[in-house]
This record gives sequence, C-alpha cells and structure tokens, in this order.
Amino acid sequence: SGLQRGGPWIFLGAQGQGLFQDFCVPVLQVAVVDLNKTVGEQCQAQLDAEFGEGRSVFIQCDVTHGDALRDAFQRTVDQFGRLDIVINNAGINNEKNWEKTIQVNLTSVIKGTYLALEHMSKEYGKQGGTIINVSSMAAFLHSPHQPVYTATKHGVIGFTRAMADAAAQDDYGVRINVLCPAFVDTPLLHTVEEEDNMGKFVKFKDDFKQSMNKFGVLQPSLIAEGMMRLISDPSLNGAVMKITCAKGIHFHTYEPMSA
Ligand SMILES: NC(=O)C1=CN([C@@H]2O[C@H](COP(=O)(O)OP(=O)(O)OC[C@H]3O[C@@H](n4cnc5c(N)ncnc54)[C@H](O)[C@@H]3O)[C@@H](O)[C@H]2O)C=CC1
Ligand SMILES: CCCCC/C=C\C=C\C(=O)C/C=C\C/C=C\CCCC(=O)O
Repeated sequence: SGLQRGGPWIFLGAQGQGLFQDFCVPVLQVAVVDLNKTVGEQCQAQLDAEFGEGRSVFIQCDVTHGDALRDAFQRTVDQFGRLDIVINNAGINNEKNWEKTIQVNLTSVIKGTYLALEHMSKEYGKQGGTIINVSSMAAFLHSPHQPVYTATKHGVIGFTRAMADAAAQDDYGVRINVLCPAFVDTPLLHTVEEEDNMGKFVKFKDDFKQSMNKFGVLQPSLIAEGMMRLISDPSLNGAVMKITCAKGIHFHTYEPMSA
C-alpha cells in the first residue's frame, strides 16, 4: 500500500464528524474533497491542528460534476506530487430525488475509481495504490424504507469486486476494496426524519429508529480502523469488509461459483 510512503490521500466526502482524528499515519498528506465548504474547512482545520499546516488541502467540489472531480484529482497530484490512497466516501440518502442518489452514491464512485486508476495504475505508467469504495450494510438487508439507497450500495459492491478482479488480472498494482458499515453516528442518520429526503418512505421512520435501537450505532473511530486495515493489509483486494456493533470488523464470504 501507499501507507509506508505516508500517502498522499484523496478523501471524497469529508464527513462532518471528525473521522480524520482517528487515522494514525506517520506522515499525512491529504486532499479533502467535499461539496460543503463549512464541513471541508472544519476538516482541514482539524488536520492542521493534528498534523501541522501544509499537509492537507480542502477542495470544494461536487463529485457529480465530472470536470470538477477530474480537476480535484489533478490539483491533489499537483500539490503532493503523486497519489497513493483514494477513499470514495461521499454519499447521500435521498429517496425523493433518487436519481441524485444514484449519481452521488454510484456514478461518482465509478468515476472516482476510474480517475484514481488514471493516477495510480501501472496501466497508466503510475506506481500503484489503494482504493476504498464505501458501501453499507444496507446492501445485505431487507430495507423497505431505502430502495434506491440500497440499490446504489449493492452497485458499489458489484462494481468494486469486478474492478478488483480486473486490477489483479491486468496487474494494475492497485488494490480495490469495499467497506460496508452498519449505522454510524453521523448527520446522515438524521435524514430519515425528513420528508425532503425520504419522500413517501418517511412513514417508516419509526421502524428505522427501532432498527437503530436493535442493531446499535457505531462510532466513526471504528470505521477509521476498518479503513486503515483495508489500506495497510497488502493481501486484501476485492474484499467486502462489514462493520457492525454485534461482530465488529469482519469480512463477507461468498460461495464459490459452480458450473
Ligand atoms: N452514517 C451511516 O449510518 C452510514 C453511512 N454509510 C456511508 O458512509 C458514507 C459517508 O456517510 P456519512 O459520513 O454517514 O454521511 P454525512 O452526510 O455525514 O457525510 C457525507 C459527506 O459527503 C458530502 N457530499 C454529499 N454529496 C456530495 C457531493 N455531491 N459532492 C461532494 N461531497 C458530497 C457531504 O457534504 C458530507 O460531508 C456514505 O457513502 C454513506 O452512504 C454507510 C453505512 C452507514
Ligand atoms: C431509511 C433510509 C435511510 C438511509 C440513509 C441513512 C442511514 C444509512 C444507514 C446505512 O447505510 C446503514 C444501513 C443499514 C445497516 C444497519 C444495521 C445493520 C446491522 C446488521 C447486524 O448487526 O447484523
């Protein structure tokens, strides 16, 4: 992985709740890419405080805007000289504007992966690296209240596993893995209360809260720990990491294909 070299990273979808505090890397160089200026600037301020100024940059960008996303990758490489680690983390919950949900949660993850490969894959004469695509435990559940969100998270797993196979077969030098958290204590969880996000599925909000009570809510620090494992374990490619309150960090296993 790029970890021994200390980065640089590009982290798409900053998260407002301080996930970066829980990353522990020797020398951090990171571009934080987010639509939300306040979130991005707060994130950069945290990084400055933790690692010293000059190691991070905030790039305001809507990941659904292809040219802007391409520019964000280029600016990161211009700033740090290379790219080693890419986290496709940006995600929304919007069953009302479900086409936007597909754009952010799936199309942008695909674009982010292809751009990452342009900057890291041996196919493009680059030095290799690691990609994490963020899915969700929603991809493994029956969730009547989130059909399109669930579909996008299934899509992220299918795309990532297929690309990981391509990367291995064609020796890209890039490992591509997927992370599926259960409920995490972030602002996203509050969207279940909003008709603007849930549309007609807002009627399920009490069921949703019962699910949270039943399964529990994870702290972001465990997600950071899972990410660090995916980044630093050179044996992992095409892995589907699940993180739940009941089982902690573990991996999904698939039946072997039979003819
Ligand atoms: N919070 C949870 O319970 C779970 C979250 N996830 C996934 O984790 C990822 C991160 O979600 P959270 O931190 O929980 O949500 P969040 O809402 O706290 O953070 C998401 C970040 O993505 C940014 N973002 C949204 N749309 C964007 C766009 N078009 N361009 C650039 N940035 C954009 C937001 O500004 C925000 O900073 C998402 O992919 C989500 O689906 C997965 C499982 C559970
Ligand atoms: C109602 C739709 C809301 C969608 C967006 C809000 C939150 C997103 C949450 C997730 O992505 C996680 C979804 C489901 C998994 C939760 C728990 C599963 C735990 C399973 C287990 O412990 O075995």
